[in-house]
Amino acid sequence: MTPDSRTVLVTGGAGYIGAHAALALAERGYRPLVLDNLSKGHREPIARALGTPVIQADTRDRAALDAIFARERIDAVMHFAAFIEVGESVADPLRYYENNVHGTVTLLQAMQAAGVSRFVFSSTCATYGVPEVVPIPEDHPQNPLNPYGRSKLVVEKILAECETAWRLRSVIFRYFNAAGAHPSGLLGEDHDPETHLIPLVLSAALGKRPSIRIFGEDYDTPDGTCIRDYIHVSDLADAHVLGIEYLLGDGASTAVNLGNGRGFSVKEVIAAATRVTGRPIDVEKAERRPGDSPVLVGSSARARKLLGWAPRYPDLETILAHAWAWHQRKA
Ligand SMILES: NC(=O)c1ccc[n+]([C@@H]2O[C@H](COP(=O)([O-])OP(=O)(O)OC[C@H]3O[C@@H](n4cnc5c(N)ncnc54)[C@H](O)[C@@H]3O)[C@@H](O)[C@H]2O)c1
Ligand SMILES: O=c1ccn([C@@H]2O[C@H](COP(=O)(O)OP(=O)(O)O[C@H]3O[C@H](CO)[C@H](O)[C@H](O)[C@H]3O)[C@@H](O)[C@H]2O)c(=O)[nH]1
Repeated sequence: MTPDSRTVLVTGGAGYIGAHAALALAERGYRPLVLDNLSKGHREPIARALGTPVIQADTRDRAALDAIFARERIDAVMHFAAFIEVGESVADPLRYYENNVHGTVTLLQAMQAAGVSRFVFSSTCATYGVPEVVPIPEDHPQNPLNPYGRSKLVVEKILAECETAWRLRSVIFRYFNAAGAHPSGLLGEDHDPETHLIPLVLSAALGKRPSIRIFGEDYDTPDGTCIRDYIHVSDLADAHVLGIEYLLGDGASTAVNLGNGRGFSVKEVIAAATRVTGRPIDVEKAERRPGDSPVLVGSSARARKLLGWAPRYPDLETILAHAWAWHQRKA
């Protein structure tokens, strides 16, 4: 079968990563159906990029999901819809379990009823907690430090149980830190409130906020600030298309890290952003943020070997430059 006869339901497709994945699917000849409750996402950019409307629905609404599965012949589901803020999850854990776990369970129930059995899931490096080895391989123990990470780990376990029970097949992607923007400038990171480091640093460079706060300078890292593995959002999108192809080709369920295998500290990111933007960026010392791991850097050997994935934009300055172009355009 050719990809253009394949329909993929993309939950959370009006959000940052989901929109990039939906566009990548369309570019490879698939038919993405974007579902989003628009609690956080943006209808316009992805509807314009795809030339098709966003289906406004909630993953916790079983009746709405049943109607979609009855109406469309869906071959696979990519599930991005979730709440994503670590700090908020510490303050309000039940909100995270309610959306991220209950929403996924309802979606899986609708899939099971409709006989749809291919599932690509957005998990996170936050499921690993404090790493025992770096770069982190997929078989590393998973001990999340916060309810957000735990909500994703619970879903990972549920997927394995569904495989045993009704042969669900899944690719679990554990992303490291998504960053950057579509090189065309069509899509970018537009969270409200924004909590992620790179967009906040760039908005400080644009003068939209006075400074960037550094959450903790006393970690056991070379410069005392947290280290993360930043991965271009278009590289994540490419991996998702490969994940769908893998499942359509009867690949076995798996969990796959997506990162560049290289870590940058908060201070290094700010320094690189200063070079890329050519603007001064003021910094402010702040307390550690609850739930943060000191270092999260992943090994993506499995993604390369199993899916043939290779990041197109591994360089931090390229990631920042694409994000900067999008932020300037939006400003
Ligand atoms: N951004 C990152 O660095 C990162 C890293 C690892 C994993 N992830 C995961 O990737 C996924 C996408 O993240 P993102 O950065 O694009 O977030 P995002 O907030 O931009 O996108 C999530 C989208 O899901 C929608 N949504 C939320 N709950 C919903 C529900 N119940 N029903 C329907 N739609 C709903 C929101 O409106 C939003 O458009 C999430 O599952 C997140 O946990 C993100
Ligand atoms: O204003 C800020 C914002 C962030 N940081 C620091 O910058 C680093 C990166 O923080 P982000 O908020 O950008 O991203 P996280 O590392 O918290 O990402 C976590 O949340 C993401 C979803 O929001 C993903 O799930 C990801 O896998 C998970 O580790 C952290 O050390 C954080 O403390 C600051 O110092 N100042």
